[in-house]
Amino acid sequence: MLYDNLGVNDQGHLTVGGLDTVALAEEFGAPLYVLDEDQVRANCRTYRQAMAEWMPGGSLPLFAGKALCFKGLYPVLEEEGMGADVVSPGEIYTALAGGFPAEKLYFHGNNKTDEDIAYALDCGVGCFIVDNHQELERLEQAAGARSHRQRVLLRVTPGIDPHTLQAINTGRIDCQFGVPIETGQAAQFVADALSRPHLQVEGFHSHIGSQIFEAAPFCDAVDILLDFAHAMRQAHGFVARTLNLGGGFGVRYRESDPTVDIPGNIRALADHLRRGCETKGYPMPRVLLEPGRSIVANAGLTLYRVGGVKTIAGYRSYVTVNGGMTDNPRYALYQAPYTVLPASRMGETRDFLCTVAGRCCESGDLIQEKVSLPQPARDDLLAVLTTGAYNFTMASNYNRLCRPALVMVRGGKARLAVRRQTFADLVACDL
Ligand SMILES: Cc1ncc(COP(=O)(O)O)c(C=O)c1O
Ligand SMILES: N[C@@H](CCCC[NH3+])C(=O)O
Repeated sequence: MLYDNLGVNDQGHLTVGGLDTVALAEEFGAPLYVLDEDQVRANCRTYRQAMAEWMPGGSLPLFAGKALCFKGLYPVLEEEGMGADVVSPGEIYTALAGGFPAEKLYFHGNNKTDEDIAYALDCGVGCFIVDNHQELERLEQAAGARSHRQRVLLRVTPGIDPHTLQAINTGRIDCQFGVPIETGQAAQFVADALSRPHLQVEGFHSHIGSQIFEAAPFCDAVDILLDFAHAMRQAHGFVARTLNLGGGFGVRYRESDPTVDIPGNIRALADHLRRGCETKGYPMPRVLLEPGRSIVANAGLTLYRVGGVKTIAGYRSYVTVNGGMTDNPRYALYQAPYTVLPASRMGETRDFLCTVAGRCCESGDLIQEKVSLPQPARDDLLAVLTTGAYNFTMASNYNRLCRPALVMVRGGKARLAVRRQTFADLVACDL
């Protein structure tokens, strides 16, 4: 099995966190997002412990809410000692509604509107990650109007290609996030920021991409950031106390994916940073990381009911499920790999090769191709693994499908954390 928290019970049903997935689907309906809270907590601890052990005091993992965001998650993150990366007022609102402390929020976004800036300042968000000059200017004005000095990090692009999918690669120079170092623009950005009396510049942020399995691309980013930080010290006497290296450690979607040694990567990164600082005589900064996927992806799975099987003679067989790109757009967007299991028939031989398709009016609405299942029948339950990240948050109401419920599992008990949408929810904003 791909993960230790999965099992098969006497009835041949897939279990998650010790709970029968067939019983979960009967109780809460399908499609259903299931999130193993114990696994989320374990993932948080992996980061917390490794960062506490290998990195300077004050170093902290910030959970990236873009990967998963609902009220009930934030008390868990808070209890596990995480900070949080938020990218919109909606994410700020959700985190605060979940009782998360505003000062542990780091506010991202490449186009924060004046309303967003005002809202975040009034909420007392701890740190802004400033993306560009225009934001610097508006943030300076808004902070000044409140007689407040706002902590900020400056987002720079180190020009690293970590060889992940182009669509999820954000560290290269030619992108809409941050200010590039190589072109000299980041140096002007720093000079501008340092001249603003209501902004307290703490250091730099970079994010090189997502689904990265090793420390090496992050070490390359560190080299570039340290050279840059050193140059900024020479130019302005400014010393960065914080280096935020963004998100990106990968997860295993399939058995064939490499395993990721997160503590080992964190240690390698810390060692690399320490050596770089020693060489340059630069004070070792505290480190922030922004893991999203690697905190929640492997804690989540999605349960679907099979509707039918259609074999196109001479081509292939489609198995349709009662969800699809509305609850998981990642295959349609990125041809993302997933492991699909016959949750209600785990003991049977999987000799039926098929494409699992969703129910939207869209030929690209596929969950996965080349899936092996027992000869499927209507009402079978399928589980798609590793859907804890970027499924719930990227879901839509296309075709006016209701979004699924989300159930959290902890210590052998399940509780509803997000209820299923109703038809009334679908028309709630329609006047
Ligand atoms: C700025 C930033 N931080 C953090 C993340 C989270 O990345 P991941 O989910 O790969 O850990 C992303 C998304 O890639 C991001 O753009
Ligand atoms: N949403 C993407 C990753 C983008 C991450 C945000 N920078 C995914 O599902 O993989």
